Amino acid sequence: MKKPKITVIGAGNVGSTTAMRLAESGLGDVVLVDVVEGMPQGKALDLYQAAPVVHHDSILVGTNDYGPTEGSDIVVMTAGLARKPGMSRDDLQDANAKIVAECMSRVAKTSRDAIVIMVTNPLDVMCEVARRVTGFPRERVIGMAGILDTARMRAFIAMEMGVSTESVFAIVLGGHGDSMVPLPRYTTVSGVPLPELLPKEKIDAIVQRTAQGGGEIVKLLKTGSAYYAPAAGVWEMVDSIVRDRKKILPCSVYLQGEFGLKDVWVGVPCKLGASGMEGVFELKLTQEELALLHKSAADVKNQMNKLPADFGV
Ligand SMILES: NC(=O)C1=CN([C@@H]2O[C@H](COP(=O)(O)OP(=O)(O)OC[C@H]3O[C@@H](n4cnc5c(N)ncnc54)[C@H](O)[C@@H]3O)[C@@H](O)[C@H]2O)C=CC1
Ligand SMILES: O=C([O-])CC(=O)C(=O)O
Repeated sequence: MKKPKITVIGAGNVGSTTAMRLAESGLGDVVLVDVVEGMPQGKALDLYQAAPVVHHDSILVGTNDYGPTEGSDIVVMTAGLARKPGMSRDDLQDANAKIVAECMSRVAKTSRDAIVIMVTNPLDVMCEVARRVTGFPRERVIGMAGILDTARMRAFIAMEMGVSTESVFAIVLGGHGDSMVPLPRYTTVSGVPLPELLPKEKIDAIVQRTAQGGGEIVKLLKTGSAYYAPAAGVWEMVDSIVRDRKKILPCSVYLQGEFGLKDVWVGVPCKLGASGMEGVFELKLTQEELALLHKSAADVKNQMNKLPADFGV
């Protein structure tokens, strides 16, 4: 049977770490694309040379053009600028919209049936650029952020309680920005809701640290942003799609009436399977939670409105 072909655009920190996770877990063959001459080729070769030691049969190819990407099943988009201390994700919007538009116009021509997983920031707005440029349906443009945000929340809870991260489940909704909406009511440790386990001040601190989780890493690294946990988030999405696992995962989705929101990208739990985004899982929210989600969606919409009418590609 044919192995899935997965293209990763952008061979920087997130792209190359993602390529490594995908190849080493045998999810498919990987084509790594970047504009820097020799760099994706060098990284792909380096990654492939690990195969005899870590035992995988994935083929890795690096390229500066889209020929080798033709007919990809999945395209992971990581190309673009990363923020530095003092910047917000929205500060990247103008520069990254051009990069995403250019790359997506190539994808639309070479991999017409691909499922696009967007990573480039500002995440939700870049999903809209991809949707408009490719013309792909919402089932095939999906943003990675919610898995990262919930993973951070799970890690902070595990650290606080001294338990395995595996025993912690969390839900974070909303845009991938400061107004994201962690939901303690739906966050559980071994099935027990968080508010029954930790005092309110501790939960509030975890919620705040989660919302600022990306900025915390940027401040520490100084030269760029997180990539190990983001690559893990992409890996989980690809795994659910390639193996048709139908996991419910928080992803940025182009909402069409769910949660009372329309034509806006926000993070919500959705089912990922062989067809891509196979359905939004509409959990019940209190009025207060819904108001926070709508506020976060309004922030994304405000940024979406700043996109040019035409990307010139
Ligand atoms: N959605 C999320 O949760 C996360 C999003 N990000 C975002 O992912 C993006 C990438 O981050 P890093 O990998 O750390 O940055 P990086 O700077 O390490 O890598 C970006 C790569 O994109 C390449 N590139 C630029 N223009 C290109 C083009 N037109 N075609 C192909 N390649 C091109 C660059 O040469 C560079 O190698 C950033 O926008 C960052 O904000 C990062 C972490 C989490
Ligand atoms: O914070 C950033 O700029 C990168 C990102 O989206 C994250 O790590 O959550």
